[in-house]
Amino acid sequence: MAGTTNAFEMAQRQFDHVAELLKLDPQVREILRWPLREFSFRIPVKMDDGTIRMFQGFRVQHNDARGPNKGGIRFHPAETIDTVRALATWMTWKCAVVDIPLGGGKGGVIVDPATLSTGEKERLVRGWVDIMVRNVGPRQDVPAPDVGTTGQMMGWMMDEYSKLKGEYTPGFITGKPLGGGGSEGRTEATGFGVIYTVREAMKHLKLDPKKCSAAIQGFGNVAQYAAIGFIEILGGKVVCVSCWDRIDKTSYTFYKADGIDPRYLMSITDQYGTIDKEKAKAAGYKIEDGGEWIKKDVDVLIPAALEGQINADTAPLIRPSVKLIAEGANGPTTPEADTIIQSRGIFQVPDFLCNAGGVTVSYFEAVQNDMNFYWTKEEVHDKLDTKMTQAFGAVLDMSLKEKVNMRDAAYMVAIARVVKAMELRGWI
Ligand SMILES: NC(=O)C1=CN([C@@H]2O[C@H](COP(=O)(O)OP(=O)(O)OC[C@H]3O[C@@H](n4cnc5c(N)ncnc54)[C@H](O)[C@@H]3O)[C@@H](O)[C@H]2O)C=CC1
Ligand SMILES: O=C(O)CCC(=O)C(=O)O
Repeated sequence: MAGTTNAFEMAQRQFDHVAELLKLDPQVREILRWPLREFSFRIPVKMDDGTIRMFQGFRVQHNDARGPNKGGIRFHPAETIDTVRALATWMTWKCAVVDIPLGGGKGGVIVDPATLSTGEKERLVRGWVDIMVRNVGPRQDVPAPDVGTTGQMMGWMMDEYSKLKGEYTPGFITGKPLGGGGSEGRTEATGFGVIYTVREAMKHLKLDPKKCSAAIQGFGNVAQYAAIGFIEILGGKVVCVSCWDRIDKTSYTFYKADGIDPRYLMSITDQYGTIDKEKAKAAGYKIEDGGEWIKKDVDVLIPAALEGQINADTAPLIRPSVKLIAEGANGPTTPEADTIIQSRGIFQVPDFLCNAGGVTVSYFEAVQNDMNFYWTKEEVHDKLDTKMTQAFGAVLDMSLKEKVNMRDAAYMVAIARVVKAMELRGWI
């Protein structure tokens, strides 16, 4: 968690605020403020040098009233139970806002994956499954990738689960590689989903995407495809992306006034998301401090790295040119920054709506696994666009009807759906 903000306190504050607006029953609030189940465990891994190292792992299942818990597994050295709790809670709202029949879960391991060999990574993720096997599965809880985890890791985890169960079970996990039970379109799903919501927001704001520019924080899975989509789907210009440099242990912004080329930058990015500065410089990029992305004279900001990046210190740096913030990351904006942004009339597409494309295609992946019949990339993109556009429309309608901002409106849509499922199941 970046800065001093606690992500779970932030998730609870956001929820409490909307629960108050909705005059939600205090007992229902108490159910939804906390995860229903939490797992904290230690995973022994035999390292390449023969020693055994213990890794701290987590899985949090926030609410499964609408269906099996769903959500990624994050590998990060600063992972905490509270970050995982927050991310699991946001997954409940995310699945509800795009109206897919799933609940909210999230997992994590305290580790910097860049410090592990391929074999160590494989043994670590298999160990995670060995410990969690009784409490995950296609009808209980379906993991997926998040920061620091990859499609290949999902493939190993699916294999471990299938071996333990004695039957091929691809629907245990999503984000698997193509040819190994994965779905076409999952890799670009979150970034493209961000762009579909940006397109809808621009229609609402009467902005011409071809005349718009964007600054993006991050250059991992979400940021890369958000950058590609902003340029190739919308016809706009992206002036910068940023990344964490694992060698220098600091972040940098890669800026080009006439527009970056994300496909070129991807070709000079290593598997951990660090962009080669020398090659970028030679290709005309200005290498700036990691905090510079937010100070650009652009129309759109897309935070797509970690939580708490737009906070009381950084929100005042946002330029007057910015009309739209599309939250690719989970929890990138603190409540203090929300107040600043809203007082300036900047339109926000809130995280659990904006970045719901990933879990939506994960759901499509699980559906295809169940059918054992696979869709084309075009079919997946079309279905994703439909889902994201419908979800954006439902949240915008709520925002206009209730005269609330888009974050509160997204919570209102999502909470109503989860509460209804709890009522129908007789929980409340
Ligand atoms: N991958 C997915 O399908 C989804 C991811 N998300 C969220 O999107 C965000 C990004 O996730 P991914 O792209 O999957 O992760 P990733 O691991 O592929 O990329 C993370 C990126 O953030 C950069 N980064 C880390 N710290 C930074 C800093 N201080 N300044 C600038 N850049 C920094 C890294 O260099 C890397 O480029 C996270 O909040 C994640 O939870 C949300 C929905 C789905
Ligand atoms: O694809 C998924 O199931 C979950 C992705 C995820 O972890 C997220 O949306 O934050």
